[in-house]
Amino acid sequence: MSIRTLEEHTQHTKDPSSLPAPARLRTVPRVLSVAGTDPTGGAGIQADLKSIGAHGGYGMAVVTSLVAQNTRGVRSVHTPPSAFLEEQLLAVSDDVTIDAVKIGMLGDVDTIRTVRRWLPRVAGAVVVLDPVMVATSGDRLLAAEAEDELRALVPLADLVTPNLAELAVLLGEPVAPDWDTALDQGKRLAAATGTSVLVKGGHLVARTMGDAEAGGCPDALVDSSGSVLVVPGARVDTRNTHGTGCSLSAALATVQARTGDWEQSLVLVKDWLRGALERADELEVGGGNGPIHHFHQFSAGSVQKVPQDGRPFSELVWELTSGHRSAIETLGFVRALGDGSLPDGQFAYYLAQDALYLGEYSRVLARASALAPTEAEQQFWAKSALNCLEVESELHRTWLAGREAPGRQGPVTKAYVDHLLAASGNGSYAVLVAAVLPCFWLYAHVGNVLHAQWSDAGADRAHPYADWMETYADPAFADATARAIAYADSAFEHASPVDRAAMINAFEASAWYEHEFFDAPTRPDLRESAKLP
Ligand SMILES: Nc1ncnc2c1ncn2[C@@H]1O[C@H](COP(=O)(O)OP(=O)(O)O)[C@@H](O)[C@H]1O
Ligand SMILES: Cc1ncc(COP(=O)(O)OP(=O)(O)O)c(N)n1
Repeated sequence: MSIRTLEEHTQHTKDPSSLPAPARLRTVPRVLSVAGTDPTGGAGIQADLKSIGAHGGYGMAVVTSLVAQNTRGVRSVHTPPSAFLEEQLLAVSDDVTIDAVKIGMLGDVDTIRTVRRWLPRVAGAVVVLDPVMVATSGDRLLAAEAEDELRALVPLADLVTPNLAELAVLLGEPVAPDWDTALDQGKRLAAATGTSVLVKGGHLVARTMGDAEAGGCPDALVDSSGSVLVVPGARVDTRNTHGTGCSLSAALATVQARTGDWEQSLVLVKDWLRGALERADELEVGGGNGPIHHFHQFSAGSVQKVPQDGRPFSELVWELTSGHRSAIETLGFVRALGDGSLPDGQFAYYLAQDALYLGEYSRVLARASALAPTEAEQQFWAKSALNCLEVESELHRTWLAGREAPGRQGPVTKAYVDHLLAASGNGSYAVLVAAVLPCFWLYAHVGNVLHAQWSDAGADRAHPYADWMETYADPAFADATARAIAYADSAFEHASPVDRAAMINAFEASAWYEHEFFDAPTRPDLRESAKLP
């Protein structure tokens, strides 16, 4: 087969402006990875295709370089003539409407120029550029003389996802020694190029993080106006991180093409990446830095967690989370709430966080209403969403009026809300209902336990938190909780094995966040980080 150049080819095709504009949002986006290879499947094109598939996209691939590498390092690189790269690119774009492009390893100047000339053909597609320069093993994947050319490509992308070393090279500066400097570099790169930058915390050690991120692994979306949106994440203790950057950027391109919302996309992808890192060690691939588990949520390990004994979902998860329940009941905050000795400052922090939480929870419930399979369920979740907003404004009108309260989400609130948003972006009604259920159920449970203790002790009206206990021990709330449980049970009954496993995970994670949420007010470090700067 002959290899035509882009210029020659142009004479044989329609004017690009006459091509139909790609659909901006697609349930199954068509995502093209333009990248190098990794025969062990952990990075490059192979990782991208898994990542795209794991996020519900249709994956396609154009190879820039063939890389003889494994989990221990790179042995050699073979780059086909750039005319052949053009031929591959055109073969795809002449035939397929591309919703998103992820660009990874480009290798040399010719390759970058070829991709650059081709990019206008996919105008309208989401473009994520992972400016691959050096592998974890330390091997170069971009010729030093190609750095300027790569820099010039950045303005053509919607999002660029450099790691700290790559961020430094793009700016021509030393590598950021801490998170604040990295954010500052991200802002300057975004301002200079007009392209949003994802600043990644993967290569920062804990001591270089600010208080709010200590011990974690945050990423931040920085746009050209200088706005910074930090998405926190837990740091997973594993050496199997090969290909995290490739996988993250391909996943982001896919989810963005489906949702059109960068923040939501990052929240969802980070949640997935955490699971992929947590389960990476199970794969046992190679003797070096092994790959992450792209399909952790579909794997036998997850599905095997679901008992096949026909028990309803509610029975299963109530048993699985009994540890969280007993821990919540013995928390200093909950005991002091019950006996009335809770300091007002801690209660005010808790209520202010609750109000911030409810505003977001309401959105997530509205999404459950949108996905609901029956009209009764649709109505129930919509009414619950409205009720949250009413409770939120009531909190501001009564308890929070005149109290000094934090103005922004504390780390636990943010992480909990992010988890719910990720469940809501997942697209499965069953998983979303499982994720929202602990907020009903554990509140009703704690409310009942404390209310019973208070009643047994004579129901003293002077108890400072009597109203709070009455709210959550209220029969109407118990009724709403029972309905939420019944809907979750029914969703579980009709769910696929994969969704059943995901439901259990979603419920367990929310129960864990409920536990942390009740504990947060007693922790001065967390209270401090929720104060407005
Ligand atoms: N140990 C870890 N635990 C959790 N997330 C991690 C870990 N290492 C990297 N990440 C995440 O993986 C993604 C890739 O980050 P990074 O390792 O900085 O990039 P690269 O793979 O390009 O070098 C980021 O979202 C980062 O936060
Ligand atoms: C072909 C190819 N592309 C990119 C990389 C680097 O991958 P990255 O996601 O940055 O992860 P590390 O492997 O460097 O952690 C690669 N190795 N090969």
